[in-house]
Amino acid sequence: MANSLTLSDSQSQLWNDVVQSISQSLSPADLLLLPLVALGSAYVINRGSVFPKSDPYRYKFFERPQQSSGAGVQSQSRSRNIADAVSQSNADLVVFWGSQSGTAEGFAQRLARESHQRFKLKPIMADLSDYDAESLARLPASTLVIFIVSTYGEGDPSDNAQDFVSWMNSTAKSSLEHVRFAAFGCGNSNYLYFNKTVDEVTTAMSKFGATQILPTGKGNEATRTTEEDFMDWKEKLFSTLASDLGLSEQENGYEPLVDVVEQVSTPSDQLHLGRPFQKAASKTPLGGLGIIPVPVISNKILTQYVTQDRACVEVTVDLSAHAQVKYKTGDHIAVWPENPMEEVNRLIRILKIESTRDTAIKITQKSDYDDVKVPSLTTAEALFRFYLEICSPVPRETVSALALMSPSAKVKEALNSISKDRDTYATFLENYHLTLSRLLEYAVSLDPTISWDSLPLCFVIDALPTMQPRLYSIASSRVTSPRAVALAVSVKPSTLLGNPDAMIPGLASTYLSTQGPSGNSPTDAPKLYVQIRKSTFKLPVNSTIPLVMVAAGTGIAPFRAFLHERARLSSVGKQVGPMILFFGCQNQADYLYEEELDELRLGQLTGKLEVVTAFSRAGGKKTYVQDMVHSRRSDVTRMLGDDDAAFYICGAATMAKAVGNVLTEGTMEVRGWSETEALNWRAIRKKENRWFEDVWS
Ligand SMILES: Cc1cc2nc3c(=O)[nH]c(=O)nc-3n(C[C@H](O)[C@H](O)[C@H](O)COP(=O)(O)O)c2cc1C
Repeated sequence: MANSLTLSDSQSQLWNDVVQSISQSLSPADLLLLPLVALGSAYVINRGSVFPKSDPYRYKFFERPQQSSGAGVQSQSRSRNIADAVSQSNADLVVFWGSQSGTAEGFAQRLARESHQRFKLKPIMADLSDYDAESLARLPASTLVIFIVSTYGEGDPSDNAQDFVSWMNSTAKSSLEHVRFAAFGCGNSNYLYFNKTVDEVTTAMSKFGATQILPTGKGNEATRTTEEDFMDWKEKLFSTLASDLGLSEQENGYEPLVDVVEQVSTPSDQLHLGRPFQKAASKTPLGGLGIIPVPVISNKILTQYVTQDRACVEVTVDLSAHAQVKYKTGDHIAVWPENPMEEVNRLIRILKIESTRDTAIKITQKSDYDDVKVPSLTTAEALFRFYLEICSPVPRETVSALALMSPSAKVKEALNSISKDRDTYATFLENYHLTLSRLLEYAVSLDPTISWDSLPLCFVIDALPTMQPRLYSIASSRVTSPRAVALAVSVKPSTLLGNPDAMIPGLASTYLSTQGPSGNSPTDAPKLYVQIRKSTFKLPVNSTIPLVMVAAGTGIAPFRAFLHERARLSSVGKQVGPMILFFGCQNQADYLYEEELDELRLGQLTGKLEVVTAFSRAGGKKTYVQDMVHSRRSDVTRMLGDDDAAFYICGAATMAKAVGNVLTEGTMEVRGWSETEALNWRAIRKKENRWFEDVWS
């Protein structure tokens, strides 16, 4: 079994080591080293079995984000005709968004706000699932339409864009000659179908006769340039509006989106102090498939590499108090992390709001095109701890916006200088982990006479993204562990390009690695807010179907669950089909669940399970999991083709792409097929539920 050291000794030690090594490299006077002490980063969580954004299959089986966020509730009373919405609010710009995990939605909000501030346009934000696609044809000719859409799964739209895109793809004719549009996509070039959704939308709009006013913009997460790609495209859009459409730009100052008012005598039971927030009234009931607080019943280290400051932990939560919440083997679990108190305090300190950190505040939306993104009533401390991503690096736009609010000319000049263009800011970020609090501290370091005590809280709320849940593949099987849900978490700080010694712990992985039962009573156990998310990554119902499984790192999680399930079936006399598991690790010490896999291989699954390992950093020749799949291509092709085996892959998108390529080449070689035939075969296997991917960026 895996090493079951308790949290309080070895995990604390690991993090003490991390923190110590951070502080050793800090010179107190040197704010240039601020990033070394940064805690949390959105992109660090891209590692391990975390989906930083979302999982590929959620849209197929689960509620749509606009439903869970409550927008669907509103839409019941709203017309589904976009032309009605435009005329009701007298809008001249519609910003349609399709987003799985908030990026495209956030961009849509920013675009709507800026179009109003810079051109006095009247925008409306439109969730693509709230309107009937046919109603586009009824839009007044003067309306400008913008699409901001992301791509998920394997070239699929986000779940709220599903119906819209299906309509576009299946409709032969629609009269949109009077519509002018522009489109931006959020994607990742590590996936086979890069930004497919925005391409589909653009093609369909053009096919229906609409006029595209500027080339489609594409954000690429693989190069970590999504933000800058959006800003470039947005500037082009605004200059097109100015030049081609004759709109004139207004004087541009900061206009808050929300109002924040103190409500001193509010009883604390009326405050939002931790429960995850869903915009407006949620359709998802608590319990059922809703968000539930669950105790952590175990937290153990699966592997630990002190020299590399990384570890892999297994966190198990208990669903017992929620009888109605069930999961299936292969499902995902969403976890809402909390920002570390050091970071919360840091932001409170630099804003000089220590004395009002616990004061009740009411937050209301000022614009009429969106709902308020954080809960109200709440407190500043709760906002920073639970509801806003205060640990992620700030986009360049925030630096420019802060320059406008700057209390001194010197600071204004410095902030404008680092944010003046994409390259300058990128170079700056190579050496700084620039969270909002660090940006404010950096400004003070440039001019110690300034204070940020007059920076309004509404600016902070506007500037920071809302806290997003992180998704993990469940590592336990419902059959063997129906109430205890395990997840494997890779805890690995990221570094800065210009400062490889800097270590920036991931937000959710650090949070999870430090949540463990501390006392003897289960009531002492810390609680996590979680939600079970259904996935299509499922075992075949027929247990005799052979399996080919490919995993790297914590991508082993769902396969551990699969194997436990098949072992149980075998132990009760059911026939199980042969299985081969390809598992890529850095080295032997990184071989997660090794003892368990050996026990299964030599015990209940004797003669049924083969485990093929690939060690990429074991010394000598680097072997990756795709190399092992390649070396066994004739067996794999035979199993997938002749034996009708189901194929599964779980891990990073780059690995999945490499394995996919190797398999395509292998099939071409073994079967004598062309590349097109091999790719068609893969698509057919997918349709037949014999090809499954659980992949993250
Ligand atoms: C599970 C998963 C699947 C994805 N699939 C694709 C894909 O097929 N093509 C692509 O270009 N990007 C893909 N991406 C990248 C997303 O489009 C990217 O993260 C985007 O910024 C998300 O935007 P959103 O938060 O608005 O949904 C995928 C990301 C995840 C997490």
